[in-house]
Amino acid sequence: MTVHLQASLFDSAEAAPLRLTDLAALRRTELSHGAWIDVLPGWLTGSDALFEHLAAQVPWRAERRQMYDNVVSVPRLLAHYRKGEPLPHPVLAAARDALSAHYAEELGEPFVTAGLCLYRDGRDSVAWHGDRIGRGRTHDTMVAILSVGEPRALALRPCDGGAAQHRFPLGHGDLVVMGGSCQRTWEHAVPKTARGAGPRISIQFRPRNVG
Ligand SMILES: O=C(O)CCC(=O)C(=O)O
Ligand SMILES: [Fe+2]
Repeated sequence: MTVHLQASLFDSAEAAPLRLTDLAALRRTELSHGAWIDVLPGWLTGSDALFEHLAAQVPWRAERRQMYDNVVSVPRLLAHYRKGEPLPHPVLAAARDALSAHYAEELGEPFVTAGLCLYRDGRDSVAWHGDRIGRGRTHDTMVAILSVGEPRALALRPCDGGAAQHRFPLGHGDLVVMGGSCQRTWEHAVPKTARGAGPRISIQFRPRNVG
């Protein structure tokens, strides 16, 4: 499929090299119920080139998905890479390995799978959910998301209906990591938007048996 990305305002004529910056710059926000979120804007520089590569090269498929108790139709395109399966660009393996090293002590295991989602425009979205297939339903874990292309908001809210809500606009190489109890005590979504959003790809790295 062909998706054209509006060049980032900060792009010069010569594309910036693809480079992962230092994860020591991650900033943590504690949520309630033992959930937290780490954010590092612009983790990957030169990310527009990765967007173009992935949009063109990944075997995207449409899907209906079992989410907790419901089957929901998923208005976005998906691809999934299991443990050991080659990823569609070498910088993704470098990203996964850097995350595994950074969180080794706290997580106690490496990130091994990669899920990719392509939101073609503001009509593509994912409804409120937690990543609760497998251990995310019962145990603390982490899901790390690298975003490339045009920013879209990742929204978070507590499952107990509390008023707190967070929205993180994510695109152009930004990193967010959901941790602690986030998958079972909080929900997240990428809401639809009428504001003419351009295409975004998210890459989610997860440990074994978290989906
Ligand atoms: O695209 C995103 O940032 C979120 C994707 C997501 O929550 C999921 O696929 O489970
Ligand atoms: Fe999710």
